[in-house]
Amino acid sequence: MTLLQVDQLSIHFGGVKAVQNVSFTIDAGIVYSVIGPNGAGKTTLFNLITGVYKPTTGTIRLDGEAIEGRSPNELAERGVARTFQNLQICMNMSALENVMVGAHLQLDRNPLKAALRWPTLRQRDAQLRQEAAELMKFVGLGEYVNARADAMSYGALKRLEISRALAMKPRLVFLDEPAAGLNPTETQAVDELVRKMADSGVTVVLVEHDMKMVMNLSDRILVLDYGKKLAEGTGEEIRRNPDVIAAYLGTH
Ligand SMILES: Nc1ncnc2c1ncn2[C@@H]1O[C@H](COP(=O)(O)OP(=O)(O)OP(=O)(O)O)[C@@H](O)[C@H]1O
Repeated sequence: MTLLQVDQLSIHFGGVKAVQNVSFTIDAGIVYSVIGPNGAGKTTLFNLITGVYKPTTGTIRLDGEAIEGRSPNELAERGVARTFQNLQICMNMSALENVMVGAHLQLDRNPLKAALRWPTLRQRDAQLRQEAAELMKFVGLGEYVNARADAMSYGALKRLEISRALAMKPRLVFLDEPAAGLNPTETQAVDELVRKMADSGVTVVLVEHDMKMVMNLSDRILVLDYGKKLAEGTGEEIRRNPDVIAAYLGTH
């Protein structure tokens, strides 16, 4: 079943055509990777789909509903979450509080409903804490439940950011270079976590330069080059595609 459908998506920054007429679909429950050389438009594509940028042209449909141009908050309410290439963790908060920031997006925004709910707010807070602690265990950070964020290693913080995205109970999660800067052991932990997320029913879209990880995890791969779609297919199809090989070896 198609979860995300992107049609003829483009964005121009002045004269720079960062994404040009890119179309693809993502089925629910899969791991879908976006790869391409530096500057190919991968992060810009994430920013378009997650509401950070408005497209110049094109449509994005989530479960058939047009979502292009919607704000990140509106998209979060529809089950779209993401992590960033550069860590977006509040270092002066505890690890658990960072995860709860994600969970709070789930609370009612309607003030009347929130007021009616008031007597149970404490209970709700306790429940969110419990859920955040469980999510930290899910991503392999059980030992850090009572830690401050600034006491955690970079590898642990990358997984903390993933657990915060999961706290929004998303259907679709965008991970922008979750293994960047990690050592092989930490990379392996992220690799296993992405698989676990997909197995739990979350659709994962990955931008990652670690090709071993991409080939190991991806059900399908989209290759961008100079903002355009160069190829799309299974890992095996992408590995054998002469255009992809040329783009990566810089022979065109
Ligand atoms: N806000 C912006 N204003 C102007 N140009 C931008 C903006 N964002 C991205 N670009 C340009 O769009 C192009 C694509 O950039 P993008 O960061 O999406 O590439 P990428 O594939 O994610 O690269 P990398 O692998 O290095 O992270 C680049 O030429 C970049 O300079």
